[in-house]
Amino acid sequence: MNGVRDRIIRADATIAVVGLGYVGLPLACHFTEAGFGVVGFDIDLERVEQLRDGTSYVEDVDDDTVQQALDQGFEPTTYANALEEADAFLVAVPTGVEQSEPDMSAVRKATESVATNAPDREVLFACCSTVYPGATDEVIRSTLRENGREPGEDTHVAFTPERINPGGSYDFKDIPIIVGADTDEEREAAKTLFEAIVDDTVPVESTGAAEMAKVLENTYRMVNIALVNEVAQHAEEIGVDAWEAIEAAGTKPFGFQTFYPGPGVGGHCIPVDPQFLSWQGRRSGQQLNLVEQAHAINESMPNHVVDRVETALAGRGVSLESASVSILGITYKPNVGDTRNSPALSICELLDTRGANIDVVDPHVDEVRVNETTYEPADEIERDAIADTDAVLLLVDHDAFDYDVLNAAPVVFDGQDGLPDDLSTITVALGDGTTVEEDHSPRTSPTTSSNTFQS
Ligand SMILES: NC(=O)c1ccc[n+]([C@@H]2O[C@H](COP(=O)([O-])OP(=O)(O)OC[C@H]3O[C@@H](n4cnc5c(N)ncnc54)[C@H](O)[C@@H]3O)[C@@H](O)[C@H]2O)c1
Ligand SMILES: CC(=O)N[C@@H]1[C@@H](OP(=O)(O)OP(=O)(O)OC[C@H]2O[C@@H](n3ccc(=O)[nH]c3=O)[C@H](O)[C@@H]2O)O[C@H](CO)[C@@H](O)[C@@H]1O
Repeated sequence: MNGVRDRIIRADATIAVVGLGYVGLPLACHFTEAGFGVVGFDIDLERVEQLRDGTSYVEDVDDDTVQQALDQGFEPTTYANALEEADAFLVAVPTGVEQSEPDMSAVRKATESVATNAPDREVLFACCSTVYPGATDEVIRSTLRENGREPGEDTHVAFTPERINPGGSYDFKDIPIIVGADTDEEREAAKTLFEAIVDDTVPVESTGAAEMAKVLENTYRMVNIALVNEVAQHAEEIGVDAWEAIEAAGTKPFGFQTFYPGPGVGGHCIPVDPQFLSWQGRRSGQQLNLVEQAHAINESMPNHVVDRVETALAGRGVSLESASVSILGITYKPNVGDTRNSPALSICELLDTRGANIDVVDPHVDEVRVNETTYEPADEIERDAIADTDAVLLLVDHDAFDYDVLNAAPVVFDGQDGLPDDLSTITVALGDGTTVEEDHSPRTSPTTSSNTFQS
């Protein structure tokens, strides 16, 4: 009865979470709360020190939760030899794409840390990071073997992709966790572990099936966002309001899920994970055209927005090169502070490169770099600053924004269908064929932005 699953059942298993970010930190706190001993291993000393001080750097985890976990024995560390005590290892390190190729380097390094420090007994290794289909075999199992572990023998291997949704409304325990493993014994061990923190697990017959399920979930989302982005661009051409059409289509009680156009697709998942799939397709000689085309459509949205703004400014006799533009929202989606792969940031970079003078408003971001300039975004939309611009771009519809002051703006570009209908100023909207009336009353020359400093 010394198998890892028995130790988990008796709740005297120690769990090591490798990678304490948006995914790993909540996992560590939930398993601590469930009564397990938890070691958190991260290579970022600053993050570990913050955690040891009871401070969270993850928006969805507050300081009290971290402190409570510490009080219950959670042990954040940068010392890999702390892994020697663990029975189950959960890897939640970054994965991404470099030049259209999956970057699994962190997963490989984390697996090496586990393999070279795990105790000489049966353990469980569960990967929670999102990887390309086949990576558990090609990266994880191979690295375990290279470092003296035997997958399926002394090391049970499972793929248990995280579905946490930052800023979302679902409780952690209500989101089922897929549990993929190649043998019943491995699958049961992983199932037993995760059923300590979520209400439902979804066992599948292989790690490959779980990898594909995870990538499919996010590819489905990316492709459907691309569909409405393409429809939005066409709606502009034919003078139809795409938002109205989408809302109307959304009344169909079956067979349609509502997605919305936007300035592009950002974050660490949706623009990234589908590229794992298209890379895998190209590698196996079967190009996934739909996935690749959809990604290209989403990637084209920042340029499309800049083109629309340039046309709107030209309608008022202002060139983009000399324009003063205020950006509302710089994160990748509303009500989060994350700017990873943010389309709004791409739009700022394009405007800056074209010579426009930009300033940024975002209550969720303290500092952001646009090309060579670092900005400290204003927390709220200021009337005087708005009145002094040639155009205002709503790119991220944060709940905290108060749009009433936008009546002072000469032109507002609405990239999120977030503006009130009674706004008295000229509004140009993504997905709506409206154009700016010819109006050559040129604006006064823009002043220097109030919230920037040279790097
Ligand atoms: N953030 C989300 O909402 C989310 C949701 C689902 C899945 N995922 C996936 O989960 C994985 C982790 O994402 P995240 O958002 O938590 O990343 P993150 O960047 O927030 O955190 C990753 C942490 O891992 C640490 N790290 C990197 N290499 C390491 C190593 N070799 N050993 C130990 N620690 C290491 C980093 O210092 C960092 O603290 C990614 O594959 C991501 O695609 C993320
Ligand atoms: C566990 C996990 O992997 N979770 C993911 C996470 O994904 P995420 O945090 O990256 O957030 P998303 O909401 O997908 O946004 C991504 C980008 O797409 C833009 N967008 C979105 C919807 C739309 O209709 N039109 C758009 O243009 C948006 O602005 C942003 O830039 O949560 C989603 C549930 O929220 C999950 O489904 C998804 O699996």
